Amino acid sequence: MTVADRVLSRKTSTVLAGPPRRDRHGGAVPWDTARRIAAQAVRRLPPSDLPLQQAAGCRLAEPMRALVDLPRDDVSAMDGYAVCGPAPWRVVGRVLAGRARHEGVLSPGTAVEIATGAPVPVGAESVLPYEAAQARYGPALEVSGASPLGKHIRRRGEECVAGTAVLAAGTPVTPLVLGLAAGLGHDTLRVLPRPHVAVLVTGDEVTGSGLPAEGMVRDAVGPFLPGLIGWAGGTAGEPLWLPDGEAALTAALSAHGGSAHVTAVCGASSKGRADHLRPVLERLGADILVDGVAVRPGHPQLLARLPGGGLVVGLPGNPFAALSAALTLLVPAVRGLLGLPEARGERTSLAGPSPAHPSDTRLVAVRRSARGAVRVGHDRPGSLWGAALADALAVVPPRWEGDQVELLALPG
Ligand SMILES: Nc1nc2c(c(=O)[nH]1)N[C@H]1C(S)=C(S)[C@@H](COP(=O)(O)OP(=O)(O)OC[C@H]3O[C@@H](n4cnc5c(N)ncnc54)[C@H](O)[C@@H]3O)O[C@H]1N2
Ligand code: MOO
Repeated sequence: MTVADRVLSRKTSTVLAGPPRRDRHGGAVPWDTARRIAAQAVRRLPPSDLPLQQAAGCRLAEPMRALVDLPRDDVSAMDGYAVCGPAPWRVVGRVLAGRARHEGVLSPGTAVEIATGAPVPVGAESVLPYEAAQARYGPALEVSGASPLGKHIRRRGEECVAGTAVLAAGTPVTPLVLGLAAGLGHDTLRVLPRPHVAVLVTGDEVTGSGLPAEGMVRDAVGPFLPGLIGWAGGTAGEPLWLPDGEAALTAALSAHGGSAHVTAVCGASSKGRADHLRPVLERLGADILVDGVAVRPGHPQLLARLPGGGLVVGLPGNPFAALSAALTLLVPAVRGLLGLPEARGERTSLAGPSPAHPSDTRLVAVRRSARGAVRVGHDRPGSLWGAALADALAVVPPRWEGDQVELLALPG
C-alpha cells in the first residue's frame, strides 16, 4: 500500500500512518521522497465557520455569496435633493443617514432633502446635488436645477443581488476580502482553517536573550520559525524553550502534540547524549515516518505521528540545517493540511562550479539575477547569514553537473 493509498483509505484522522521511511540500505530517504511523504502524511483540514477577524489569512472553503442585495435599497449617490417631475421642487422632508425611507410617495414638483446612501423616497426620479441646486426661500424651501432622469440614484441590487457568488472557493481571505464580506452581510466565513504548529526549542545551551555566556548560544530558530510557518499558511504558538532531558520533552510533546496539528521540535534530533527526541517518541508510541533525509545541511531530521494523530517534525539544532528541514518536512505538511499541492519551484541556471554532494541533495543559498541563480555564500549549517542574504535555496541533486536547478522560495 502506498502512502497515497493510505491517505485515501483513512477518513477520520487528518494525519496518516506509515512505516518508518529509510531506503533499503537503512540510510536516510532521498530529499524529494521526504517532501512527498510529509505532504501525503496529512489530509486537508475540514472547513470551519470562523468570525471574520479569525478567518483572516485562511482560504475560502466555498464561494463567498452576497447575503443581501447591494445596495440594499434604491439609494442616493449624492448629498442633495431627491426630486420628482420637472423643476422647481418644493422640499417636503429630509432623510439623513441611517434613517428609514421618507414616508409616502413623492409627487411631481416636490423633493426630499437626502444624504448620500439614504434610501430615496418612492416616486423619486433623480437626485439633485446641493452644488447644482438653486434655493429659493419662501413659506417653504423651493429648489431648482438640472437633474436628468435617474441621475445619482443607485438602484437596489445594481452591484449584486443576494445569492451572487462574488469570490471563488480557495480565495485567500485578505483584509480587503474581510471588508467585502462584512459589506455583503457576513459575520462568519466558511474557511479552510490554518494548521496550528507548536514550536519547541530544546537545549541546555540555548538562551532566548542577551549575549551568550561561554558554552551558550542564542536561539536563532525560535525567532524565524513562526514567521516561516505563517508564510507557509499555518499559525504558530510562541516558541517554548525546554532544557535537555526526556522528562521535559515528553511532557511538552504530550501537552502540545494533542492540541497542535504539528509540533516542531528544534534540537535533540541527532545521536548525542542529549538528543532525546527519538527515544521520547518511541516511548510515546509514535509512528516514525521519516528518520533522516539525504540532504545537506539538515540530514538528522525526522517526521513522526503521535498516537493522537498530531505530527512531530524534528529539526536539527544548527539553524541553517533547521531551515532546510523545515522546508523539507514542515512546509509540505502545512501545505497538505491546507489542501495545497506540493510547491514546485521555478527552474533556473546556477552560476559557478557545481556544489553537488556525491550522495545527498544540497540546498544552497542563492539570489536570483539576470544570469540565473548566484550563490551568496555564508550558508554553513550553523549560520543563517547566507539564508538572510538569499531570496531562494537552490536544490542541487546528488552528483549534479547540469545547468538548471529548482529554486525553493524563501519568505520575503
Ligand atoms: N555523532 C553525530 N553527531 C552529529 C551528527 C551525527 O550524524 N552524528 N549530525 C550533526 C549534524 S549534521 C547536525 S545538524 C547536528 C544536529 O544536532 P541536534 O539536532 O541534536 O542539535 P544539537 O546537538 O542540540 O545542536 C547542534 C548545534 O546547533 C546549536 N543549536 C541548537 N539549538 C539551537 C538554536 N535554537 N539556535 C541556535 N543554535 C542552536 C547547538 O548549540 C549546536 O552547536 O548534530 C551534529 N552532530
Ligand atoms: O545536518 Mo547538519 O546540517 O550538517 O549541521
